[in-house]
Amino acid sequence: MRTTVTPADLAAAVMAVPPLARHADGTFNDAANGALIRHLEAGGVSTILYGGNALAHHWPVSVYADWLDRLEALVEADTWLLPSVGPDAGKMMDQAAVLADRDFPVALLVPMSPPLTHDGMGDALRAFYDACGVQLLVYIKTDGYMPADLLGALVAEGVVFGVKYAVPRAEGAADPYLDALIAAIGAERIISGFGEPPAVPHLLDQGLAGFTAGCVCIAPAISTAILAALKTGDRAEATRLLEPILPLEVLRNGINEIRVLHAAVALSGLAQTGPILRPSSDIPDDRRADVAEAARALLAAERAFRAA
Ligand SMILES: N[C@@H](CC=O)C(=O)O
Repeated sequence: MRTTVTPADLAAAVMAVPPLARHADGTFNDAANGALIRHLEAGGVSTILYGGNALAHHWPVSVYADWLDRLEALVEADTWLLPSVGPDAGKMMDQAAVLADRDFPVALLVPMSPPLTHDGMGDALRAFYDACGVQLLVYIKTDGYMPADLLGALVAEGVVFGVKYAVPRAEGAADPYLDALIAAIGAERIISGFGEPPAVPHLLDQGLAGFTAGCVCIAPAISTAILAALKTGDRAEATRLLEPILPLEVLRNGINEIRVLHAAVALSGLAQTGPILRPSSDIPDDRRADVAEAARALLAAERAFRAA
């Protein structure tokens, strides 16, 4: 596992956000998580975040250290592995105590929810960093979640490494909040945070550094080629490469992105993800065939792409 990173690493690879595989009894499945990690690494993905798609918000603190140690043992030496912390300030401090003895350079802060104030959030993030020395990638899903000037100060202090930005906007709409964040911390510290399709305008029109995605877990080589096309400004090539991903993305958007990805990885045959963490639940039985078809088609496209 990599133990040092710079903002340039946000642009170096797609940040994959995999589901977490567990046995039927809820324990960590080393073989299945390892299989998925090896598929990602073989497809050129060297940045792996256990965040929203792993339902990291709901990991018990009692297993946090064990699960992170198991994940660390599964990745290659040059893979950047990011754990998550939060969403509440108390849980963050329990997690800081675990991270203080480990070598993760950056952790994702999953979105906090009220009651909170912006001053209080800033203090919570500073206390976390003081306790463990791990910088934060702040996950922003709602407009105005954290003021740009506060983020700018936290980056200057070393508390915040960057931002995973996933505020939905209508296609082509102005995004003054993102503009303010870019002005405060620089586009090189901000990645697009909700999959391959929105990454196209985020990277080409707003200059964001890279993107996170879930479908990359099934199609890492295709997703990596999309990042490469976006870095050269080739919108037509990125759009062409997106095509095999879209059927599964449509199902994710229509049902639930996390639950569909969890099922899709299993139904593709890549890794038995097992029971999804509470308080989520499996996809409806009458949608499994659609998800299986889309997942298997995407994996077939990935294999054809690698073979070409
Ligand atoms: N939510 C996005 C990216 C992950 O955070 C996805 O799953 O595609």
